[in-house]
Amino acid sequence: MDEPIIRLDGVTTTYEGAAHPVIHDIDLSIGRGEFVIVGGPNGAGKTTLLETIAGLLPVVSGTVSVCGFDAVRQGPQMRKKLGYVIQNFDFDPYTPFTVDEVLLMGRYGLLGFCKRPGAEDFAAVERSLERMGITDLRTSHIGKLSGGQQQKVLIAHNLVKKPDVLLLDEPFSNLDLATREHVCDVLCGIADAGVTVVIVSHAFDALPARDVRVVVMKDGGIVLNNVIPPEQVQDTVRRTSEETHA
Ligand SMILES: Nc1ncnc2c1ncn2[C@@H]1O[C@H](COP(=O)(O)OP(=O)(O)OP(=O)(O)O)[C@@H](O)[C@H]1O
Repeated sequence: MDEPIIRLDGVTTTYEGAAHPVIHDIDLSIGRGEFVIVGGPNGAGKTTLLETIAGLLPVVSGTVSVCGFDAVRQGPQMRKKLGYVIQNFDFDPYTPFTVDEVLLMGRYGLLGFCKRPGAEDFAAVERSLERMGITDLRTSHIGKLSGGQQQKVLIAHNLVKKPDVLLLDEPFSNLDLATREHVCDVLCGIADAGVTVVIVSHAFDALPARDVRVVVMKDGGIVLNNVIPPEQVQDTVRRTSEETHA
């Protein structure tokens, strides 16, 4: 593998006030353009792993580096390279922004100080709306949409940021199978274009059109970390999930 884009060396992290560290002594290297699925039972530490990669948690020991930046010391620089679709996010029904506006906000981090969005930014919004199949929702208020529609808008918001690394926590939870497959295709497409995609998913049932790194967690540690061909992905995630529940 070339220089990993995500690298964790001996990482232990905890939540503020928690009695014990939640993930322990994690070593993980992920390359540019990899498509990674993180599975494992409830409470295994999957969300904690994503939050650690995003530099959101105190690191008790070890080092976390993303795109060459140290997640603890260079968090702001690192987060410019990162998209993060968090789990179960729900907009207040009275949120006063349309879908178009939510997507355009994804461009703000790329604009210079006090710069207004221009043609390139509007074109990026347009492309993301089309990719996610939500062009018809563009003038809808985000808080009035269903959970599945909001989920697609959040993914589109992160696509317009043009991240080098995209983290997604249970992005399929509110979507029907056809939509899960469509979103999986979109994410495979951006991984093919060189973006590293890391998905936490309990029950991954779409068929990715490429090799996948499957990482399975249990009790705060990694118990499986293998790159496998697409036809083995569903079976591996299901089987290891059953085994880790046992
Ligand atoms: N904010 C928090 N403060 C303290 N402990 C937490 C916090 N969030 C999670 N934990 C604990 O950390 C452990 C791992 O949680 P985490 O959410 O990372 O697991 P998960 O594998 O993503 O689970 P799930 O599939 O249920 O989302 C659990 O024991 C959980 O109770």
